[in-house]
Amino acid sequence: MIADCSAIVARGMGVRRAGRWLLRPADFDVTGGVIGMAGPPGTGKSTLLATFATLRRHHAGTLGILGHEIRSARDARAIRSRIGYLPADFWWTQGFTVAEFVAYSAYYRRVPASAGPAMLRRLELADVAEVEVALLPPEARLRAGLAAVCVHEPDLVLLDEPLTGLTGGEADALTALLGTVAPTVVVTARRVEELAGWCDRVLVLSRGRLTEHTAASPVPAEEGPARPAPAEPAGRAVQPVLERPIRPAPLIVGSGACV
Ligand SMILES: Nc1ncnc2c1ncn2[C@@H]1O[C@H](COP(=O)(O)OP(=O)(O)OP(=O)(O)O)[C@@H](O)[C@H]1O
Repeated sequence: MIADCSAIVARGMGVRRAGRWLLRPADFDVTGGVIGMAGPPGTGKSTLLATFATLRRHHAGTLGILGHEIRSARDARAIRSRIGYLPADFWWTQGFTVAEFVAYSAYYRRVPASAGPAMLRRLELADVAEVEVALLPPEARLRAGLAAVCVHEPDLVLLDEPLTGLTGGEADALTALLGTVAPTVVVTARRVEELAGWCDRVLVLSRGRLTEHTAASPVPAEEGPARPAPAEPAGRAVQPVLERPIRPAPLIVGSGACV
């Protein structure tokens, strides 16, 4: 058990894939609010998000999610009921209607069936409840995905590139919504510009380093998958600067998980 109620606590935590560090061992905390994580394609945003979702293991250091240190599959199972994770493509839902998709998620999450319709109303999806997810425009489709991953009222929501494919107006409407779905929301995007201005913090993942974006930060260059990481960090590395609180005490501590 990690004696820290931050949503995400990493200490010397590193993630590898395909023989390279996507995140070199680093210390950082994510305490609440909407946190953006930007990075060029192939830098590892999706892999890191899946690691926070406890679907992938980390390869160095310790990782605490919502007060639980993730050391085993058992630890992961214990905390997954408090996480909502929406991958960039949720193609397996395409044959479902919106109501079926959210109802199935409620069943899978073991919450009362009434939670589904309530979430549809909350995300203004009642009018399209009987429409197949595949037939929805991108913005409504994303709201359907949000409804499904938030039906159990998670404490931590992880969204992989939710704004991709949306118009500026659609993205604006959604960004206002995203801050309301959970105490802590992590959102990825390819470009910092998609996140700056509405996220409480923006982190940049580039060449194995996670840095905090500031107005003075350089925009990360495009990065190919095979390019080796440099020996020294190019920006302001997050070790150990990611402790800036975003919103005062936003975490809802459920299940007695934080001690
Ligand atoms: N199926 C796979 N098998 C092996 N290696 C993979 C696979 N998918 C990704 N990788 C490796 O992991 C790296 C990070 O991929 P990941 O999808 O996490 O990056 P990303 O930043 O989310 O990219 P994108 O924005 O394109 O989704 C890739 O550059 C690649 O080296």
